[in-house]
Amino acid sequence: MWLSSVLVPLLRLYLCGVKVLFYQMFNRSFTLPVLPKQNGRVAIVTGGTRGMGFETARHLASLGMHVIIAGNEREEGTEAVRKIHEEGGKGKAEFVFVDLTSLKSVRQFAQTFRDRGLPLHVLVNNAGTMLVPERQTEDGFEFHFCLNYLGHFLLTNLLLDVLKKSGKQGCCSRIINMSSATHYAGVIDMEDLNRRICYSSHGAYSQSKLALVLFTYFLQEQLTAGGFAVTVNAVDPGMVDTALYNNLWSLAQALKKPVAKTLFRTPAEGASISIYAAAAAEMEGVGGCYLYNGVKTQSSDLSYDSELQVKLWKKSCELVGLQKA
Ligand SMILES: NC(=O)c1ccc[n+]([C@@H]2O[C@H](COP(=O)([O-])OP(=O)(O)OC[C@H]3O[C@@H](n4cnc5c(N)ncnc54)[C@H](O)[C@@H]3O)[C@@H](O)[C@H]2O)c1
Repeated sequence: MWLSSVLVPLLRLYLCGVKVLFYQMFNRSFTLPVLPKQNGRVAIVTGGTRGMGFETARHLASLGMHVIIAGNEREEGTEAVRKIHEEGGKGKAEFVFVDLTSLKSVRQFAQTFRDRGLPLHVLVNNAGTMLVPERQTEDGFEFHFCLNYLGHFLLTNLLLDVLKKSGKQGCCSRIINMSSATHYAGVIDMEDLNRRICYSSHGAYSQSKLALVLFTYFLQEQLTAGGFAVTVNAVDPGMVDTALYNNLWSLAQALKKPVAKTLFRTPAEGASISIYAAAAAEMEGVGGCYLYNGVKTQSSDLSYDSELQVKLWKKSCELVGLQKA
């Protein structure tokens, strides 16, 4: 049991990491095209207080957007807003508290946003954590599963009506789900989504990132079938030097430092894939893609399993108390 539930996910995840680093050794980060101005458009970026989320928020604000940085770190959030305003771009930024590990907090955030009557053109589901020791959220969910996936699943569903109203044919609203190459190592155990039987932080992280891709494809199908002007894409930033790696074991931390300096991408480079999905003219009306290094890329075979997509959607609705589609 330990071998298949702990060691195998660990090896699969590190293998993914090695493959990505090998790619990054020979390929530079893609360059963003010139992006159209986004004046009057509104975006929410979860986890926009630092790392790639901050770079995404900063860039979207520089294009003229009103960016709401949604996060659970008030001081970091205030500082992020200050930095963005200091740059004197055309857009504006503000920080609003949300703790994605709490369904109550997600509901409060969505309600407060809806009460303001603002439109919503871009939702970047970016916040995340990696390799945390076994831990449960206040609602009893496994930590990665809730923060990386389920909290965003609920948030997106609660904001979907606003996104649908804000999107127009030829100018769709856009949802961006931050996945990762680790999703290729992911498996989903529908009977044990919270990983109670035999916990592996590596397996839990990969599962959450695969769940985001399954969610992306299923949601895009629903939106297309309903004729709504909303697109949803999953993005993969490569390996990026951020605080995400703070939970690595000390030996892995020590090994990572020199590698990160030479082979990891900067937060700004990593964020470019989210920015591209959120604002590029080339992405108008394009949804249901897994984007890596600026191009549509094949995701894992499992992510295209339509039965699994439906099962996960239904189970997620049940877990967060939403009506099933
Ligand atoms: N760094 C990489 O190599 C890499 C690779 C692939 C995917 N990703 C994904 O990119 C995303 C951004 O990560 P990053 O690398 O910039 O790391 P980061 O640690 O710098 O940023 C994570 C963000 O999530 C926020 N966050 C954490 N817990 C939260 C909570 N409970 N509620 C709300 N917000 C919370 C943090 O405050 C922070 O703003 C994550 O989803 C991560 O899984 C990162």
